[in-house]
Amino acid sequence: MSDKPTLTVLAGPTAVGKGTVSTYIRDHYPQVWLSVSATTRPPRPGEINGVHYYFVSASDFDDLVAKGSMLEWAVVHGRNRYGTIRETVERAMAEGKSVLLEIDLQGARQVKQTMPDANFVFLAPPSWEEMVRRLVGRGTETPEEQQQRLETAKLELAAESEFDHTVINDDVQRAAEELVSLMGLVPNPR
Ligand SMILES: Nc1nc2c(ncn2[C@@H]2O[C@H](COP(=O)(O)OP(=O)(O)O)[C@@H](O)[C@H]2O)c(=O)[nH]1
Ligand SMILES: Nc1ncnc2c1ncn2[C@@H]1O[C@H](COP(=O)(O)OP(=O)(O)O)[C@@H](O)[C@H]1O
Repeated sequence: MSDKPTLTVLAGPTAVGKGTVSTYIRDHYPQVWLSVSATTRPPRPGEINGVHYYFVSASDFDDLVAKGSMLEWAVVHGRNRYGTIRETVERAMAEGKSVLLEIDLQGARQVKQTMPDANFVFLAPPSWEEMVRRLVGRGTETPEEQQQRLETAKLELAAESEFDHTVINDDVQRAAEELVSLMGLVPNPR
């Protein structure tokens, strides 16, 4: 008998470090089952199908939605679609694994509707200025796209109170340790 939460949803504003913290967890906490999302966005150099995402065509994504195979899905940043494949998550949960979904706010709200008992964790930046620094420093968006993401980030930051817990991503290792603790797991010794 264990009371540890089996499904944890991690969301937060753009460039807060969701991907960085999730990658850290994938590399350091093999006991966490990190969901691999489907997306219509093309792979970036170095991204591996089935590891970082399942890269699918728009029509394959349509089929997954039509068949009811998506636990949640959303158009993120006004462009590509991203979604969580229901069956893989349900199987991992049935096997008693500690499941982590790194998804956007729209997706987190959908999971809240269908799985209200899941553990909802909001990843917050140490400050607005630091978040802007990370977004600009990452250098993967044009200035126009950065501006659009910052507008969305204002709405996303306002949703923090919808979550069960907030983790501030000041330091990646520390934030990851707090997150795994919230998942009912024991952080690695330092
Ligand atoms: N709703 C939803 N959002 C997702 C899913 N997978 C990734 N995202 C979000 O999609 C956004 C874009 O992710 P990505 O293309 O990897 O990188 P980015 O564009 O550099 O942030 C991030 O905000 C992720 O949280 C998913 O399965 N469902
Ligand atoms: N704790 C941190 N301290 C400093 N920089 C960070 C931290 N976490 C992430 N970053 C950096 O911030 C940028 C955005 O992180 P990323 O994981 O791509 O964000 P998201 O997935 O939330 O959009 C990246 O350049 C990343 O290296």
